[in-house]
Amino acid sequence: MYNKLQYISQGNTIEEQLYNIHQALDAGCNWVQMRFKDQSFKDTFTLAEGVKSLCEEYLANFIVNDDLHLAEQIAADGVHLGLTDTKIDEARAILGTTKIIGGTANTFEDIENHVKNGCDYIGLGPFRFTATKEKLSPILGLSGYFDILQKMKKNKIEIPVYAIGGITLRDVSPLMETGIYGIAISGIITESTEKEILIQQLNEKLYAKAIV
Ligand SMILES: Cc1ncc(COP(=O)(O)OP(=O)(O)O)c(N)n1
Ligand SMILES: Cc1nc(C(=O)O)sc1CCOP(=O)(O)O
Ligand SMILES: [Mg+2]
Repeated sequence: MYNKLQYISQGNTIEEQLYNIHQALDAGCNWVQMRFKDQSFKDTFTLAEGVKSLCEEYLANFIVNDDLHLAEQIAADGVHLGLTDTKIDEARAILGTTKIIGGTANTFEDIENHVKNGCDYIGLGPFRFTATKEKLSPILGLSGYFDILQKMKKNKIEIPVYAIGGITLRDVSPLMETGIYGIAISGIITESTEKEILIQQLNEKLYAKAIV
């Protein structure tokens, strides 16, 4: 099954991205989503080659944000697609069944559609305001997650759901109580000066039920 913690990369240059990803891998992350917005294809491709080899070295999963064709070309482990990116069923037709396809959702209906179209996991957000992403969908808060996860249970919809958006360490346990599978984090991991401790603490909370 998938790791419960996905690190979403940050950095304005190839060097910053590689540094941040390397640090996250060194600190124990083993799932990286490369998110490098508004860059040339050449730079994005160069970065993807570097991230791929780092993730191979650390035996980590490597998925690409937005760019299905780059994910295919670089033979990444998969791609994460938003509501306005390539459609999930089109991506599935191109990538086949062995690759991971994640889809963004903000509502129960988004999740229903993604599941019908062959999505592997859902990134459900935003939990709260975050400066990491522009043009956020409506904020869900804890009650939004609770309501959507209850509706999924009632309708027997089973797919790993990752909470995303402004998540901090203290949010993890209450979020897990709503029935989500894991979390996707960018800011607090990138900015942490004690990444190894932070990732250990995040994992303790994420896997608390699994260990008991
Ligand atoms: C795990 C995860 N969930 C949601 C998103 C957001 O994707 P998207 O809506 O396409 O926004 P951008 O990341 O492309 O700005 C994500 N990237 N990862
Ligand atoms: C990339 C992204 N997508 C979101 C969504 O709600 O779909 S929120 C978000 C940013 C996640 O980064 P941070 O942990 O720094 O808030
Ligand atoms: Mg996107």
